[in-house]
Amino acid sequence: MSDTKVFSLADLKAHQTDKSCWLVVHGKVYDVTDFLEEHPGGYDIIITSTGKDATQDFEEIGHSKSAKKLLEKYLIGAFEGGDSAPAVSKVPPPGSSAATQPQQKGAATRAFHVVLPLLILLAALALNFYFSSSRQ
Ligand code: HEM
Repeated sequence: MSDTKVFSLADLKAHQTDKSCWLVVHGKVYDVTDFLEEHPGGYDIIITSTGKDATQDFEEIGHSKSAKKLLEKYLIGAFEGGDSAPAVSKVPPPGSSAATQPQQKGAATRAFHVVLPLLILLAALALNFYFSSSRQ
């Protein structure tokens, strides 16, 4: 989006009251004035997280997915300071050991589960053959 408004820390500091309350989470600015009364954690706690980057405060609480979804409703622009805590990618880059190791481990475990019963079966057949031929 080319028409995204970019706000500075000074802009944020001008909106720190229950009359107008802006919040920065992950590099985005939200006008949460209308949400203050609805916030399950209380409105004063949100106000203490204004005028600064609130990403850490927001994440430390362990807000649910629906709380994160709710944020989108109040988006008004981007923070010029960017995202202070970019989300950690859960998808490892291709070729990295983290990407290949679990698969290798899975394959090894599968092979073990197939080969071991076969070995036991072969050993049982060999013993059976040995004893039945030694009886004759
Ligand atoms: C606009 C941004 C925010 C939204 C949309 C939001 C939304 C929510 C929601 C939906 C809950 C209920 C539990 C859950 O679903 O996770 C919650 C709980 C809570 N929030 Fe927020 N929150 C925001 C910002 C903050 C900030 C900046 C703080 C400050 C540290 C905060 C502190 C808390 C606390 C302490 C609770 C727990 C309440 C309890 O369990 O009694 N929230 N929030």
